[in-house]
Amino acid sequence: MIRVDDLAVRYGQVLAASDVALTAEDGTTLGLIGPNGSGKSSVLRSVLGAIRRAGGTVLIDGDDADGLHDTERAKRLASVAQEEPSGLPLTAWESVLLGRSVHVSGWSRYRPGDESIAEEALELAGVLHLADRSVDDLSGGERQRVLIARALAQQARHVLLDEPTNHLDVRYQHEILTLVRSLPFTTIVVLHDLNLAARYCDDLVLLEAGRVVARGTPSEVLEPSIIERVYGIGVERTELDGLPQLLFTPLGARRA
Ligand SMILES: Nc1ncnc2c1ncn2[C@@H]1O[C@H](COP(=O)(O)OP(=O)(O)OP(=O)(O)O)[C@@H](O)[C@H]1O
Repeated sequence: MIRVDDLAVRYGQVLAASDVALTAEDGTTLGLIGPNGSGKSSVLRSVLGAIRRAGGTVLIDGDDADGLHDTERAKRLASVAQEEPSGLPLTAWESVLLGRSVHVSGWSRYRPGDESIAEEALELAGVLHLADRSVDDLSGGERQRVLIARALAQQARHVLLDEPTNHLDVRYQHEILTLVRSLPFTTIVVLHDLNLAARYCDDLVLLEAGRVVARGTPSEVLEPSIIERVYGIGVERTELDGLPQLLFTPLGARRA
């Protein structure tokens, strides 16, 4: 379980997040949504420990994240961030094997067990056939899958994803989130697409100007009146497969 209380993030004079509280229960998917600049990435990155918090607490499986050594934190939390081609000459296999490095102590070499775990991870993410390809030569969707395989190889219980569907075509968007949801992770995912959030998240936290303005199930949070106010766009809500789905209209453009 990941629990955040009273989180504050500051960049100089900019207060990017304040009083943020959220809980991601084991095995569930929590979506962070909100307009551009509302603080989603800042919250995610502070849970990951990639940026310093200005205040608040982050508990990972009940333990204060500040008290966890980097290696212990990496054993519990994996990150799938937007990754452009890195320029490093890594194959998908090597990239996924890197996920094992948190389990290798000091100058030790990978063990045979690490290689079989990496292979299983590639298979589970559906990219074993890409093992020998250079990561930089893969498509955005293929690269995302390799990153998810690396998170699997890391054998962390929790995974944090920042806009994993960015740049992906509509089929890959659904494929990636279906894959993530099918894996036994506790997931916190930043999503811009509210309809994907509705379909693939158990719970949502809606941020506005660094503060939580709504939390709950997708049905509770994706209320047209809330979304219209926060995003400044006309919203009509419908349902697909029993889940809320939103249609958007520029304000003032509604037909009578
Ligand atoms: N490194 C930084 N230095 C200064 N200000 C920053 C920095 N990173 C983010 N900010 C500011 O903090 C606020 C929150 O940014 P953040 O990236 O967390 O929002 P976001 O919701 O993830 O945005 P987006 O949807 O556009 O990716 C914004 O006002 C942003 O300009």
